Amino acid sequence: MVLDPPLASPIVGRLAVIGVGLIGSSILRAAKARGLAGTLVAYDGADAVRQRARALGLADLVADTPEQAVADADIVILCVPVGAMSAVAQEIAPHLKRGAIVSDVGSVKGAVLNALRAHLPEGVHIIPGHPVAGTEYSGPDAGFATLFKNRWSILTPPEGADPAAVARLSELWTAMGANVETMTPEHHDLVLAITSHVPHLIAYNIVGTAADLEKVTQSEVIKYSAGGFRDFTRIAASDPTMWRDVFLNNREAVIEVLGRFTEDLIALQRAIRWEQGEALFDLFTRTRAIRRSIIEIGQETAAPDFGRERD
Ligand SMILES: NC(=O)C1=CN([C@@H]2O[C@H](COP(=O)(O)OP(=O)(O)OC[C@H]3O[C@@H](n4cnc5c(N)ncnc54)[C@H](O)[C@@H]3O)[C@@H](O)[C@H]2O)C=CC1
Ligand SMILES: O=C(O)C(=O)Cc1ccc(O)cc1
Repeated sequence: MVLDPPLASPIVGRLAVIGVGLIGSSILRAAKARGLAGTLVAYDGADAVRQRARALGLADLVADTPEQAVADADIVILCVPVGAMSAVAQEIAPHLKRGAIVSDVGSVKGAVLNALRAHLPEGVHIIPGHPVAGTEYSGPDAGFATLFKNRWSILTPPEGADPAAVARLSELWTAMGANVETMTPEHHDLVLAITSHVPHLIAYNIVGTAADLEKVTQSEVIKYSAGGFRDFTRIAASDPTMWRDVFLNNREAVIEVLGRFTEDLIALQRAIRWEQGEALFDLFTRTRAIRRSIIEIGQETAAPDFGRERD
């Protein structure tokens, strides 16, 4: 998969990315490849990551402080774990340019909007966002320029947000290859609870259960890992800090979806116990159709990076 060729002229003057991990470094790579910003600035709280960002040439300037990073920036995108958004917002708040757009890429939106609102000054545009694209890898080496190509990027502008600011941010994501959708933070958090957060929890749980079974050894689990379990281990290899923060910050929606999930699981347990083959067959037929419609609309083929084996 390739990105479109570079634009004739940048669409952002100064773009600052805070947090240069998988997502931050992918934004920097995409923005650089397409010439989307006059100046690309990066900052990360970890000294080793800043050094790596410099070595990889990810930005025109890898700042040594958050203050230096956001000074004069037109768009600032926070790419740190959800639990770190509040601290970063507090650090950058006094140094933001009036009229700057502050966005983020966090997997949870309600809690992030509250954190940004609590610290950021009047006169900056708060437009939270979430690219629904990623992998189980982390860090500046894990990113790639085509990560967002043909994937959704969801913006959750608060009520009263400036439509021009939303349009500018939307243009940036579109230029990185994403399809942009807007919705409320509450709806985002419920949708992502079912499509992403609870599936990750299920993966963490099944891999944990396998690890704790007394009658089946660890080496047997590894040796006889069939397709299904292998797929779960990929998801369960996702970053612990990031996912701890997702669950702590989307508690309500996750608990609501888990309630429904648990009821449905018990119904399946009953169907197996009472040998209700028809009920099992009907469910598996419905779920197969869902998978096929995902493939039909290109979500699967559009992201060869998703689930790719790297090691
Ligand atoms: N990993 C994924 O597949 C996806 C992640 N997201 C969201 O993107 C955000 C970033 O995730 P990744 O890039 O995967 O994480 P990552 O772990 O690869 O990178 C996060 C970076 O943030 C830095 N950081 C942490 N606290 C900081 C602070 N207080 N100040 C400055 N830098 C700080 C870390 O040093 C690290 O380099 C998270 O909020 C996550 O929910 C969104 C879509 C997909
Ligand atoms: O690697 C996977 O399967 C993912 O699900 C990636 C991912 C993780 C978190 C997000 O908020 C969005 C996408």
